[in-house]
Amino acid sequence: KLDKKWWHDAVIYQIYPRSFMDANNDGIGDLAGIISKLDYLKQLGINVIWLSPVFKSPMDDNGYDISDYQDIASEFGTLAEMDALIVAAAKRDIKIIMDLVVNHTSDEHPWFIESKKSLDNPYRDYYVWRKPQPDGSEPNNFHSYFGGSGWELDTNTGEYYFHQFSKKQPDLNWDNPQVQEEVHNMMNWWLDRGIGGFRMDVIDLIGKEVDKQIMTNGPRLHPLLQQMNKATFGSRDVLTVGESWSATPNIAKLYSDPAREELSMVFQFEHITITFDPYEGKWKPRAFDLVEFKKVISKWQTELADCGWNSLFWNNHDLPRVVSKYGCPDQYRVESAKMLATALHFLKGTPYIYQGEEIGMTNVKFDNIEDYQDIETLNLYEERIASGVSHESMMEGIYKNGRDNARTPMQWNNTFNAGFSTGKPWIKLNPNYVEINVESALSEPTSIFHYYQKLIKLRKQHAVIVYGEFQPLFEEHAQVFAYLRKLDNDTVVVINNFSAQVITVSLPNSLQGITGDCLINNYGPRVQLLEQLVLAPYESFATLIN
Ligand SMILES: O=C(CO[C@H]1O[C@H](CO)[C@@H](O)[C@H](O)[C@H]1O)[C@@H](O)[C@H](O)[C@H](O)CO
Ligand SMILES: [Ca+2]
Repeated sequence: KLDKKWWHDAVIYQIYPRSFMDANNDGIGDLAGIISKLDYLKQLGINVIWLSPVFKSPMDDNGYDISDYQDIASEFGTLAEMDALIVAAAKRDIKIIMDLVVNHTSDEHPWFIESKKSLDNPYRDYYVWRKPQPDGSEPNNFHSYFGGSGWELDTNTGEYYFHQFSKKQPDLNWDNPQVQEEVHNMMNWWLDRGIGGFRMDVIDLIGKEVDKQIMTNGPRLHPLLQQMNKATFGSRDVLTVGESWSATPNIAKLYSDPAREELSMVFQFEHITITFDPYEGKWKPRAFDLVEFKKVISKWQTELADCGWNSLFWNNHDLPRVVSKYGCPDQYRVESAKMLATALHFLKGTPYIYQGEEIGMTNVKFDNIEDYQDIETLNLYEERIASGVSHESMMEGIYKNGRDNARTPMQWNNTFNAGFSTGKPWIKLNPNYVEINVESALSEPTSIFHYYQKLIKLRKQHAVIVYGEFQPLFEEHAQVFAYLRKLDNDTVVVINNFSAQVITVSLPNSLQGITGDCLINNYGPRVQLLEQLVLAPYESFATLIN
């Protein structure tokens, strides 16, 4: 029997601090800006804020390169302001979960500065050092996610250090018990400050065995997480979500089966990677195949039905915006954004909303590569152009899947800089802020914002949405994503037209002619489930029958 957890019916809102709200007008979002928007988030109805990193950092990867885990980056504010945010959020029944980035640190972290001083420095073994090959070359041919080799030579000690991301993000050596203890102490330090849990960055990488080129799901991964659980959050009622691009349903159960005392849930990315080219990855986008997508969703819904727990998300600070990727960002922007929200929020698991998703923000197309700020985009542009890829093809990849699509400033209103800042924003705005912004969304009762607000309310009101069994419908249909959720006498019928065409579907006999309570819809209410359903472009509704 599943023990009920507070986060089973919670809805989480992700904030990318650099782009959310700039209170001191230096062009960079900050903690004071977030505090000034807490009432807006309360109005939306979310229960938890996942805060992307705000720690001291040289910002080589916008904070995912930390130089002090127990202090706040000056551009974001101070520790006192962080404490004030935790208190102000708690006043509104909103918890704050922090981003735990411990697969690697910044190369400006004191641990690394010490580590590279000499071969026998007490911090040497905090990182992964290896001797060069006899010809002086890298220890092996591991390629960094951000381009180039994953090994950087330190001329001073004559050894290479390992980095899966940028060379300013050296990997920590999790085989070292001192490293484990340092991180556990840091985590308890934050938990004692009243945070609601952790989002764990690339957590599937910490069990790596570099010499064997085993990076993900190393044999020590789960023992490390069980130790971490016992030493830190295990005794506290907090939420932990691990980012794991390599997770399969079986692996996700290892992480999130409560009996194993590891994490609450993981972010799995299979519904994302099916849109990437198997060889060239996200830089060569594949056409979206709804049937393939539905198979992935059904698999995760079904396999974690009685063990573990799913996270539900369309986008985040590394991914393109949902309405541009899976919907229609122009003619049917509102209808498709609402459809995509329905399709996700009626699934079983904990939903995540990425800042701006609730007002239907779209991808951006900057004219020049120089307008881009993301280290992954800029490094891979350089590397792929050097390898012969055309500028046009690479820009196409960046327009579709580049990370800066998610990082343009939040659009608060149609005034100067969309009300984000009166200073020069660190990254250009999406020019469509004139029509797509919070102020107009709040003033429009049928806006995407109010639709998300209602979805969040419904999850609190109906246990069938939280705990109901998932049953797919029309699995082979190329345009319609539909399913049932069943709990005791309640059944919710969820129908989504993923296309701009008018689509007619015939409901299964068992559902024909039944009258129910239409919980939500993005066109007119669908009370009676007719034999034939004629769905308008991107039409979406959920009807409760009991
Ligand atoms: O693998 C990660 C992990 O992302 C996490 O780890 C990265 C390193 O900390 C950091 O850059 C990301 O922001 C953080 O979410 C992604 O960056 C991935 O490479 C790619 O962008 C997916 O398309
Ligand atoms: Ca600022």
